[in-house]
Amino acid sequence: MTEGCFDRIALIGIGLIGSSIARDVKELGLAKEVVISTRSAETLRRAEELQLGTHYVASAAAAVKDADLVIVSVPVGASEEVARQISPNLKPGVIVTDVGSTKASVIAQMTPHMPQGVHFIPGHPLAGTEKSGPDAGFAGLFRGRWCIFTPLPDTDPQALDRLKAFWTALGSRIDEMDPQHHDKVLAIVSHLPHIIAYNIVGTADDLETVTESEVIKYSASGFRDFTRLAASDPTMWRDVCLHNRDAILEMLARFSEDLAYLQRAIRWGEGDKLFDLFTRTRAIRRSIIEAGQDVDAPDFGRHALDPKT
Ligand SMILES: NC(=O)C1=CN([C@@H]2O[C@H](COP(=O)(O)OP(=O)(O)OC[C@H]3O[C@@H](n4cnc5c(N)ncnc54)[C@H](O)[C@@H]3O)[C@@H](O)[C@H]2O)C=CC1
Ligand SMILES: O=C(O)C(=O)Cc1ccc(O)cc1
Repeated sequence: MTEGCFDRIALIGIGLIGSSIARDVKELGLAKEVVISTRSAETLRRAEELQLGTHYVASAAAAVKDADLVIVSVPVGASEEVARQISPNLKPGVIVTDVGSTKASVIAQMTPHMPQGVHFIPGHPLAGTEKSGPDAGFAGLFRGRWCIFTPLPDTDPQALDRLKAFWTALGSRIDEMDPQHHDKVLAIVSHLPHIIAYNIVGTADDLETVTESEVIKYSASGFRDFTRLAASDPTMWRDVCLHNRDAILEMLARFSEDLAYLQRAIRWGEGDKLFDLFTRTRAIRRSIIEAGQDVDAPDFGRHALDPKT
């Protein structure tokens, strides 16, 4: 079989991430059959209207029958429920993976339900938007973006290679990490920025002296960037906060300390402290751009599917 291809892929959850995977699989011809299941009948109907798969099934348990790759793309808090549902129908040798934004909790929720002979390999594509649902997905979302795997100690290397080949076919760059380390890294680079965005937009919304219409009318681009993140799916982000609690609280504590330092420097007119920090952070932005990690750059991901690069 061609690298990255499977006979039958089951997609459990068909929102932004699940439907983007479905679109890529269809466009790249990575599976003969794509069976889709999701919790709500309305979303399943929409997936069928959009022709995202080849089969549409109400129950997750029925969807995974005979599948050789199962991708769970649901809010992380629903991982155990899905694992429990699909467990009896997983065929020996099947690869089960997920796309959840937190890893230790998903592993704790799903591993106990994985029968012997099933290869459960947790994963996380670092690609997305503030939108949700099957209409929000698009082909090429994962191109040039990292996909991090957090394999378990007994993960079969061949199954891991097959899954890596699948994500490579989608254009992703592959990395591996310990789940706890993943959760710490993501707490600072993804979870905290979202929490800060929810908070600053909430603060603006609560102000008595500045009206909501003024916030909307005069919002500078910095504030607008926060509103994009703060428009992200409430269920997904509630679950991320509850399921990466310790790492997020650790990073929030550090953040609050550093904010207090900044607050003090502003109060006491310590311009040199402000200038030094702002100079240091400017260098981080430059490093991101130099490392080719600027996802807003017009040519970002251009080389991902080019075999010559
Ligand atoms: N949105 C983003 O930018 C990214 C999200 N992720 C992760 O991907 C996962 C899915 O996120 P999105 O696709 O953005 O969410 P979404 O809200 O667009 O889609 C979620 C899907 O899961 C289904 N679902 C919810 N509960 C379910 C259950 N108990 N059983 C079966 N289906 C259920 C919904 O019907 C929907 O089809 C989450 O774990 C999230 O942390 C990962 C990378 C980026
Ligand atoms: O929309 C954005 O800027 C994101 O950061 C998307 C995103 C959200 C959650 C993830 O686990 C990975 C990527």
